Amino acid sequence: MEHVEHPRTLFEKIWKAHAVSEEPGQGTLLYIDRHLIHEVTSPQPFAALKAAGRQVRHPEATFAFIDHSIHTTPVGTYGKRSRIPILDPDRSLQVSTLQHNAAGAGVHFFGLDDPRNGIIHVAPSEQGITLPGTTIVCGDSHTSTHGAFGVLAFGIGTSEVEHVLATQCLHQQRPKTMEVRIEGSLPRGCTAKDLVLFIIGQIGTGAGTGHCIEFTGSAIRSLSMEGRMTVCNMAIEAGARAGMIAPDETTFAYLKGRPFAPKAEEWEHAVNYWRSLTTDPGAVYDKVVVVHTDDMIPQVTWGTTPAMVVPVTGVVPDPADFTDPAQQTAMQRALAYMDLQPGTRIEDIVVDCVFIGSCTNSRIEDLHIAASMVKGKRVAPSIKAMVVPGSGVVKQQAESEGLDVIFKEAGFDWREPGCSMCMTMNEDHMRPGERSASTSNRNFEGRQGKGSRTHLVSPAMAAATAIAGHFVDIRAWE
Ligand SMILES: CC(C)[C@H](C(=O)O)[C@@H](O)C(=O)O
Ligand code: SF4
Repeated sequence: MEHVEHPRTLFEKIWKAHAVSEEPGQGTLLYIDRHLIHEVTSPQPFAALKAAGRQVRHPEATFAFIDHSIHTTPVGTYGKRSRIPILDPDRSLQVSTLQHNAAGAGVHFFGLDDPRNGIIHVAPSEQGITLPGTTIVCGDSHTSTHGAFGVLAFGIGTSEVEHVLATQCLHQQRPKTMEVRIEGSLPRGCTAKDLVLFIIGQIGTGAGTGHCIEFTGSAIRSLSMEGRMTVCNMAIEAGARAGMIAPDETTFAYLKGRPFAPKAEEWEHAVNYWRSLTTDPGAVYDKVVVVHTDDMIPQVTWGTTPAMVVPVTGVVPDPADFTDPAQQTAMQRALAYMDLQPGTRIEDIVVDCVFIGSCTNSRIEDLHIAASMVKGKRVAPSIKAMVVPGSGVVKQQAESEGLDVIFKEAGFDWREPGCSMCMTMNEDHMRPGERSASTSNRNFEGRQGKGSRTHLVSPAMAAATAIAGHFVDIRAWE
C-alpha cells in the first residue's frame, strides 16, 4: 500500500527534522543548528561550563555579538575607536567577558569595531547566518525575529544557554501551533510595524501563549524580509514562544550571496529543500485566527502593553466603556502611568523624545522610510530625536546613500549601532516623566528609563512625530 504522509505545518516539519529523541510525555531533545550569544546572558553560562570542566561543543555553530550594554554615541569611525569606553563596571565586564569567552572557545565573534556587529536580531540575517529550516536559539526573548526566514527560533534562559553551549541540543516541550492569517493588504501609511501592533491589539498579549505562530496570508507574502522580521520580532509580545513565516522567493533573493549562506551547488540544493518548507494544504493548526487589515490605520500605543493600541486618528480609550473589571483596572493603571486622560485625541499627544532603532525597526528599509519623511524638514525644537542603526552594515549602507546627512540636517542624532534606548541597559534613556515615540517593541513601565512613557509606533510615524512634535496622521504627510 502506498504510504501517505499526513499534511504537516511548517513548524512540524522543522521540529521533526531536529528531534533527536521524542518520547510521549517526556518532551523532545532538539538539535540546535545555530546558537546566538550576547554579552548580557552569556557570561554566567560560560562560567558554569568552565566550572563543570566542559567545552563549547560546536564553536562553529555559535555566534557572538555585542549590543545591549554599549554606548551608541559616536567618537570616531571604524578602524579608529568608534565607541566611548563603558564606565559602568558591570557593563564593561559583560563586554570584556564575552570577548574573552568567545576567543577562548573559538566561536564566531563580531567585535565592536567590526561593521558586521549589531543587534543580535539584526546582524545575523545580514551575514546569512539565519537560514530557512534551521533551529536558532539565543538567550534573548526577541529571537523569534529570525522566524521570518522559516526558522524555528526562540529565546532561552541562561541554564538553557549553558546546555546548548555544552551539547548543541535543548530539551523542549513541543509548543502548540497557531496560524495568524492576515487577509487584506497594507493600507496607505501602514507598514509591517502597524500590522503587528494591529494584530496584537486584536488578539491580545496572551493569545499566543504556549504556541508557535505561523503568519500567513497575502499581506505577509507582500512584505520584504525587513518587514517580516518586524512582524516575527513582536510575536513574543503576543505571548508566543516563536513566530515564523514560510520562506519564498523573497527569502531566497535576500539570502543569496550572503557570507554564511550556502554557495554554488549547495545553494541550489538548499533552495530546493527550502521550497518544501511550507504548510501542506489540509494541515491542521491547534488554533487559527484571522485578521482583516483593509480598514487598518497607522497605529500608536497609548498604554503599557503593546496591545493597548489605537489608530492615530483615534482617542485614548475610556475604561468605563469596557465591562471586564480586570481590564478596567489595567487600563486605569496604564492611564495613570502614561499621564493620559480618556478621550484625548492621539494626534494631540506631544512627545519629548523620538527613538528610531531597536531589533524591531532599525534595518535599512526602516531608515529609508524615516529619511523620506524628514528630508528637508526640521525636528521640532522641544524634541530630542535619535536614529540608531541596527548594525554596522545598516550604518554603512545608510551613510553610503547619504541618509545620515538627511537625518543630521533635520536635527536627529546619528548613532553607532546597538540596542540603545530600547531598554535601559546603556547610557541612552529618558528621564522620569518624559514621553517618547519609539520604534521598539516594548512599552512596559520603566522600559526606556525610570518613570518614562513609551508610545510604540512605526518608523514613519516616529519620523513624522519628530518633525510635528506630536503624533500625526501620516497618510496625509507631504
Ligand atoms: C537583555 C535581554 C535578556 C532581554 C530579552 O530577553 O529580551 C532584552 O533584549 C529585552 O529586549 O528585554
Ligand atoms: S533592541 Fe531591544 S528588544 Fe531588541 S534585543 Fe536589544 S534590548 Fe532586546
